[in-house]
Amino acid sequence: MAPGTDAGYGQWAAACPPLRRNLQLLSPDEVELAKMLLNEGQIHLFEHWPEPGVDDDNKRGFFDQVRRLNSSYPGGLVSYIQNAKKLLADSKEGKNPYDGFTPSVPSGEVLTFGNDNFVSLETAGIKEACNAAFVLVAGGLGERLGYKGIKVALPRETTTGKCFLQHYIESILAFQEASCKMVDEGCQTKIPFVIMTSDDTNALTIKLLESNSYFGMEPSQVKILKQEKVACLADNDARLALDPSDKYKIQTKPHGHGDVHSLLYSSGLLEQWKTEGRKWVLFFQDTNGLLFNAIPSALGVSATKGYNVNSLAVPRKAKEAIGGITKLTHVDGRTMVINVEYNQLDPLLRATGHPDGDSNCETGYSPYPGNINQLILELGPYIEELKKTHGAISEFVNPKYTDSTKTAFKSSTRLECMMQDYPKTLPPSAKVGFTVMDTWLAYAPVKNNPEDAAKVPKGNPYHSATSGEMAIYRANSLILRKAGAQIADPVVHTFNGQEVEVWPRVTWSPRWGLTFKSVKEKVHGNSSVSQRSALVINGQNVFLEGLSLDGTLVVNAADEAEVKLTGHIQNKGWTIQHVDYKDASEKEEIRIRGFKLEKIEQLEVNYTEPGNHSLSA
Ligand SMILES: O=c1ccn([C@@H]2O[C@H](COP(=O)(O)OP(=O)(O)O[C@H]3O[C@H](CO)[C@H](O)[C@H](O)[C@H]3O)[C@@H](O)[C@H]2O)c(=O)[nH]1
Repeated sequence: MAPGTDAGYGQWAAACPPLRRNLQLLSPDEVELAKMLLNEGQIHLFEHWPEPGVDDDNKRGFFDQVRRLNSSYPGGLVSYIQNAKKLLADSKEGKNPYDGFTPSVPSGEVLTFGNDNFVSLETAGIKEACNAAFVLVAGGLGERLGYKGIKVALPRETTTGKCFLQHYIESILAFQEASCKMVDEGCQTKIPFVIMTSDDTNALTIKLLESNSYFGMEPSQVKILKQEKVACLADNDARLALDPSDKYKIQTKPHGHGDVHSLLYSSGLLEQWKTEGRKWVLFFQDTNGLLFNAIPSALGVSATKGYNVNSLAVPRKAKEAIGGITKLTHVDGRTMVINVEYNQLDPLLRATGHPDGDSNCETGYSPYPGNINQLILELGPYIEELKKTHGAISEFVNPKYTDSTKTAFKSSTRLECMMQDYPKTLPPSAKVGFTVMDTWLAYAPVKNNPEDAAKVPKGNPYHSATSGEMAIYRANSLILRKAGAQIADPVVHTFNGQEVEVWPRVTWSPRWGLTFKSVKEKVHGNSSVSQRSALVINGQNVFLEGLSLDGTLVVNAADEAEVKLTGHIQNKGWTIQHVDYKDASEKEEIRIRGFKLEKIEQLEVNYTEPGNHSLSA
């Protein structure tokens, strides 16, 4: 008698005859997975299965996916379903995840750009950089931006057109070089760079790296870790949702950037870095063009304060879509300093005696610093913690219910997790701190499409391609000013419905101005840049010595070339042309910023030979 027809065979599947009839197709490990699914209340996944002989490949494909979902989640699908049941029940009940906690304003390091403390922290940070590893989380689709490519391929600014990924890699290489120079006997260390991708971004990220020779980084320095999506949940009983277009597939959605911790843990990289004597892991997000301005001093804070966790923050406008760093004190005495996500801060404050909720104080900002999600973790304690948790991060669920009975969802939901929730499981002895810096210096992400950006309440940041690029010119102009150069005031323009300050278009390669000290060393005399000017510096040893620029100057210099820029340079320069975001004749990366540079005339100089050079008009 064939096994499938044996009356006793597959008794465990008796509740689901269609599965039981198909058991003969399954391998032993698939049988175990099927048992687990039935135990966890997932009988509906098989109820539509036809007789053996029909769609057998699809049935096997179903188990391939179940196997993947099971192995990529800490604790497997059993844990996922059980966690989901609990979180969905809490959500239905309207349970506040911060029940019992009272928020208060935490204290941390507040830095002032350019003062002595800032400069000495930058020096401390550069010294530590050769003991660091960088991790970029770049698995997000960027739905709010709506750009069809990957976000790290977008130009960071359009004077050079260099994309975010190129800028990040060049910055890490500049750190590597500067840090190695500070070690007495010199050092050869290569700073590791991990990129977390997802199915949505993986192939395009690899293609971008490969077609650009890794932007100068050694390919072995770069490691790609791909996050898997998680199963969607159809109802409050955490029944897994089938894909509407394929009944042999479980529908999946991204699990969030918190996956980075379990992926790093299971990759073995952390242990390898520890063996190599590394001390710090720096996490960052996909489109913040200013981020590396903040890294040297923030790493300096971690090193000098001995922070196990250091979150970078900026002053936050109430209701701005960034989490607030908050001290939470539980009725039982426990305290933690943690990011409270923007949609939770307001209800938490209202529930704890702040009737105005998330509002600005007398400074014009929320008293809770805004988390920009750049985290610096000390490697040793990080590994110890992950040995306990395997990188599992506290999760949340955000179902959209059809009505107030909260019995059905508008569409399937899933569990999510955020990388900044890592400190939630830490013991009270952990040193968790944060570092606040000026927004103009450290934070200008590209997240919103033009239409949504134009609707942002007045005074709140746009976080668009327009504001992201303009923020770079503003930051560089302000840094040069602080270094002693005369930089013209900005003018105000409206692009794609967003009013922005337009500063002179100053950009430089990371090797030129990695820290404020390095900029200051290269700005002498009475140099000036007019409002309509663009200055592009690409080289390490380029000095502004009495340069007066009114137009566009592009300087490219080899490492051994020392170039002095003096005298008055004037030309027609590059003008800024308005572009409407609906104008399909322009490329998408231009349309979304609402302007383009019309390159009418420029002076471009190239110094390829070693030695001293001087450009004087
Ligand atoms: O599954 C995912 C989801 C996102 N990401 C990556 O995570 C980063 C952040 O994603 P979003 O830009 O969508 O993040 P949010 O704007 O929702 O919010 C996050 O960034 C804000 C600051 O930019 C605040 O710090 C906030 O607290 C934090 O959750 C991006 O690099 C994105 O590519 C992933 O790698 N995988």
